[in-house]
Amino acid sequence: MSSFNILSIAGTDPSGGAGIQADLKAFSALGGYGMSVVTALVAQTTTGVTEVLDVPPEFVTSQLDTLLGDVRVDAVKIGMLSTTGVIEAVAGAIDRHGLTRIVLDPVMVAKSGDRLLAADAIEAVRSELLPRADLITPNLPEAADLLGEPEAVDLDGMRAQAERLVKLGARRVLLKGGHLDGENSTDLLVGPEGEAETFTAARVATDNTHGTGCTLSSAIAALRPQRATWSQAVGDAKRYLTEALRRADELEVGHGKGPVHHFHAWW
Ligand SMILES: Nc1ncnc2c1ncn2[C@@H]1O[C@H](COP(=O)(O)OP(=O)(O)O)[C@@H](O)[C@H]1O
Ligand SMILES: Cc1ncc(COP(=O)(O)OP(=O)(O)O)c(N)n1
Repeated sequence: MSSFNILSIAGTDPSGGAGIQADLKAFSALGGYGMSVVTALVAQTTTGVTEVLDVPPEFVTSQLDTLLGDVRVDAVKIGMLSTTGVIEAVAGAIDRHGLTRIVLDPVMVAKSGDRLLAADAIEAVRSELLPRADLITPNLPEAADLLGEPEAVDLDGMRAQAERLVKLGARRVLLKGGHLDGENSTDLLVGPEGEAETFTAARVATDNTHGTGCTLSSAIAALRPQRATWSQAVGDAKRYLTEALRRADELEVGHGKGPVHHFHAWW
């Protein structure tokens, strides 16, 4: 098979830096054929979110069943889900259609501080989606919220929390360390048997970090069908994201935290 269909289930970002728009750019940049199911319409840009319109769960189901009745999907990235009803709709579709290679970015709060997941929907992420995903990619605050604990402050703390997320039902956890300080930005992958691997890149000095999490999880989904293991897909996705951050200052988008540059990859 030489063509891979990658699906994003997520919310929108009219400024194109995060959400479905960023996901589709990353899929395309990395050789995937991008498709999308919208969960929430978000009025947002580089400076923050002004309003969210949730898509009714029945219509999320309708989009998924219509698409999956026709098209083979080779990998899925799940991002902003907004409500418990939407989470249940997505979990139902995963089971009905036997979706595999699922990357769950458990999006909760944007960098601007605006909520993208209702506080009462965190339990549904834990119970409905953690066990159905092949890989979850929380940042430090998201891992802490899923566990009901304070945020990790170093790599040892990250490892302990990633292991607890596996015990909670996640198959694999990529705990992202972008919110820590230091000259490097290190993410930690913990697998089903507790095996751990770190992915480190030199920290890029830029304010243009809008959409880093969306881009990384989408890059992993796009690359997974093209790589032999999750570890290889994560390593190449991290290299892509780091270069996208390095090139972010080439763009002139908005007055806040600008987007990373979804350049077309060299491989
Ligand atoms: N300034 C930076 N330089 C290099 N990598 C970064 C930088 N900021 C974040 N990252 C990387 O971007 C990805 C997303 O990180 P993080 O900020 O932790 O998550 P989120 O965007 O979901 O809040 C991770 O791979 C992290 O290591
Ligand atoms: C629709 C939508 N989904 C997710 C995010 C969060 O994106 P992320 O990659 O974590 O980047 P920031 O927005 O936090 O910079 C979003 N903003 N919108």
